[in-house]
Amino acid sequence: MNARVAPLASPAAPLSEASAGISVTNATVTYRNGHTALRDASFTVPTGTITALVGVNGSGKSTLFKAIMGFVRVSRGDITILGQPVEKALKQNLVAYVPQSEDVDWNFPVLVEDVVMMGRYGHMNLMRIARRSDHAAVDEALERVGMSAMRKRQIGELSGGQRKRVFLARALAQDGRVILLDEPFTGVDVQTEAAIIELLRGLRDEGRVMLVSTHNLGSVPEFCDRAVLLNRTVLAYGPTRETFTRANLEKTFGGVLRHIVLDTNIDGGSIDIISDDESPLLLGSGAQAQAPVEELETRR
Ligand SMILES: Nc1ncnc2c1ncn2[C@@H]1O[C@H](COP(=O)(O)OP(=O)(O)OP(=O)(O)O)[C@@H](O)[C@H]1O
Repeated sequence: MNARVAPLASPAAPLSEASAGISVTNATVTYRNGHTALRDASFTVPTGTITALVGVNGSGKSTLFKAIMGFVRVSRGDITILGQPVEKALKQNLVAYVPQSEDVDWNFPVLVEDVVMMGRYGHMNLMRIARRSDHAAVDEALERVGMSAMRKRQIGELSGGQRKRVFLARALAQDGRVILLDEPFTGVDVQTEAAIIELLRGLRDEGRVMLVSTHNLGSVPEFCDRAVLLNRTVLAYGPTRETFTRANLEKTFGGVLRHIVLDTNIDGGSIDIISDDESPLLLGSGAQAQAPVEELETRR
């Protein structure tokens, strides 16, 4: 992936007017079957940051994304995006969404470049006739994720990592100032993960707002400034170094988290590994339950 930080074809407007990129206040989401997936959730995601959204399966991560995207309504509480109500922000095309792979119909007969052009729909009129600027944005986005050579391929023919790149390119083409990424690292190799992280860092430097749900605990301290720990409500949020403590992680992941202690035989020391399997988080020898993140080391 070409991870250079380049201006987009249609650069975003200045991003400084609202410091809270996403603000969620006491949000409760109850599905039609009566199941409350999210209760009284509150947190903010500042602009120019990457925030990790971590929690077990079923903790409400996708529900939260759906609420921010206006796909489900909050029955109580409030969500604002760059200071605006969700509906208004969506109308202004402020939010781009990179879905989980499972949420996409990969048999749908569509080319890579068509998927990326979908990111431009909000910029077009009702007839959806692409202008030169739309084609330029698609070209640039494909280039930026290293998928230009595959633009004429059917999406069903792509590997897991390539599929992620295509949907990232769609978000880039949309030029959303807020980007939501649902499990961007699932099913991708280490090299693609590193390239995606590099791309996200570039977007952060442009002042965009990113909320990234991930199971890769090990990579969170590496690239996320902040973290939101979720289990049907927000258990903790704030700078990663303050929230990513063993106590908070254990509260969030409960019995799902594997906690392995390796005896290193070096100075009689040991290494604690906290893992939900994909990318483990290593805690140094003798780490205390409240160890802040600067004591944590990550390794793949
Ligand atoms: N449309 C729906 N109707 C009823 N319940 C739902 C619906 N969608 C999700 N749920 C339930 O809400 C809870 C939260 O689901 P959600 O998909 O938000 O979790 P998640 O944290 O994204 O999980 P995963 O990590 O597996 O993607 C789950 O118990 C799920 O069964």
